[in-house]
Amino acid sequence: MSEKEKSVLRAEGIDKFFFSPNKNQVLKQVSFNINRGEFVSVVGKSGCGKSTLLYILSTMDTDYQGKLHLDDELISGKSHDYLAKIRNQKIGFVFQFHYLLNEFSVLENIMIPGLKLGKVSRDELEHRAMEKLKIFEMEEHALKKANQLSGGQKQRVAIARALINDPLVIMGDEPTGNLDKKNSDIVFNKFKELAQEFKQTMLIVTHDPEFAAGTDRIIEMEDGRVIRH
Ligand SMILES: Nc1ncnc2c1ncn2[C@@H]1O[C@H](COP(=O)(O)OP(=O)(O)OP(=O)(O)O)[C@@H](O)[C@H]1O
Repeated sequence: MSEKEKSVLRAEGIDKFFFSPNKNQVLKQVSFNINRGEFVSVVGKSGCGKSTLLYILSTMDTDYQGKLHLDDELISGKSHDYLAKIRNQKIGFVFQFHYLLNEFSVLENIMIPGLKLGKVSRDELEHRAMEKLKIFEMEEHALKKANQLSGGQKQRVAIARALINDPLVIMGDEPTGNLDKKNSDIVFNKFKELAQEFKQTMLIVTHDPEFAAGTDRIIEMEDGRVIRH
């Protein structure tokens, strides 16, 4: 099997129920596979289960039925501590809201997930954080506080932060959802560059049809089911 065909994320028959206010099955036999280097979007109407699915795929929600493999390892049923470790090592997150810490500099914000993982020295992390900032043409802003940036700049920093531990996969929940068209295009182009130049595997939930059309593959959901992948 070539590197490119290696599975990064594989879902097999995922079912998810909520029990409050009523019993409600929000994911129904969700199955798909994502290989190394693929840039995949997840689309579907509001309420079809996209965020619920992402929460499961990112190992944060463990209350589901079915099997989940990350990097060809079966991770369903593993302990919360083990999953937290795997998550820090292998998954980078980008959300609709950037969640940068305003009291820290841009550079420090990017370093935080690396400090948490504790695998490399602070100097090395700082060097890496600068490298990531360069990808996003943000190096001149390194020492600014996060609240001194525009919305689009903050989101670029949030993606740089997601890259600090060289994750196997980046998962995003509406990363352009809070941006105007111009900034949304800039952020999309950066995702595209990560896919093309760095072969970064990415799974991004989006409402934006233009964003989805620019990805390698679309997973479409309807009422808790995958109807295209
Ligand atoms: N904590 C919860 N308890 C009960 N029901 C929930 C909970 N979270 C989500 N749901 C329900 O699960 C279904 C799927 O929600 P989810 O947020 O995954 O949809 P979505 O496709 O991400 O929607 P959107 O595009 O609006 O973000 C919805 O019917 C929602 O009301």
